[in-house]
Amino acid sequence: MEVIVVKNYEEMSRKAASVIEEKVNAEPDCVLGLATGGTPLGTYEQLIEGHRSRGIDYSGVTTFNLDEYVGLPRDHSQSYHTFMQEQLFSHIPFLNTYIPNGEAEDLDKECREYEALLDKEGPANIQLLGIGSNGHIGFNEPGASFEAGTHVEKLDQVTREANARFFPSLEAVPTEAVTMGIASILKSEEILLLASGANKQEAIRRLLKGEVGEMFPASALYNHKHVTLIVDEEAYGKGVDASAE
Ligand SMILES: N[C@@H]1[C@@H](O)[C@H](O)[C@@H](COP(=O)(O)O)O[C@@H]1O
Repeated sequence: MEVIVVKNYEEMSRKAASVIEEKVNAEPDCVLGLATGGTPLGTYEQLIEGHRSRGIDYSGVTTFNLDEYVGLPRDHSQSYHTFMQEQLFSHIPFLNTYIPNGEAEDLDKECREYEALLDKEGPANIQLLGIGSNGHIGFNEPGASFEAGTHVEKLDQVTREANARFFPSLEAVPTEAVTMGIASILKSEEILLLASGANKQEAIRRLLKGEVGEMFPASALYNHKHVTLIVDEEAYGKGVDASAE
């Protein structure tokens, strides 16, 4: 895993956007794996800026999102469909954009079909990832199998509490999500993991310890040959030193 420590959120976002733009320029029909949450927002702003001011062209690019809440209507203000529409898709025209359908009647079928679509149109050339404070990636919570493809995951209390800031109450946060599994994520050619802010310091410290196990989902990234962690100083903290306990 290559680790790039940057000054702050803005620098992290610029760096991530430049890696994506380079790929899109080199391979105009590439596939991007996209994430939600606060972490990639700045990256999306940079991509939008690059599209507007430098004409970076996404008309041949296909995107796959990692996850979606189960049971939230697609047009709910906090659905990941709405998030992506507002933060990226309404600003940049892509060829195809795919997000799991959390409203599907048969969720197992939806998961199988999403994985099959990823196999058909993918894999992602670059997969963008954030990290939860408990080490989750996508919505793969501690204990999720490293072998799993797209599946329904029960959300951890920690995750629901972290995401409650976007909902009127904790009770309103969905209890399940459809998520690409660890195995789906590891199919990508290249993975960009972003982390910013002091509240990610503990997760990054644990990641940098390098112990691989299903109780810390992000550690699965050590099983991939091309992962870059772009981390800001606050999230990095003392980095590897802090892990030498
Ligand atoms: N499912 C998403 C993840 O894809 C995201 O990386 C993580 C961190 O979120 P944030 O970037 O807001 O800290 O939690 C969310 O619940």
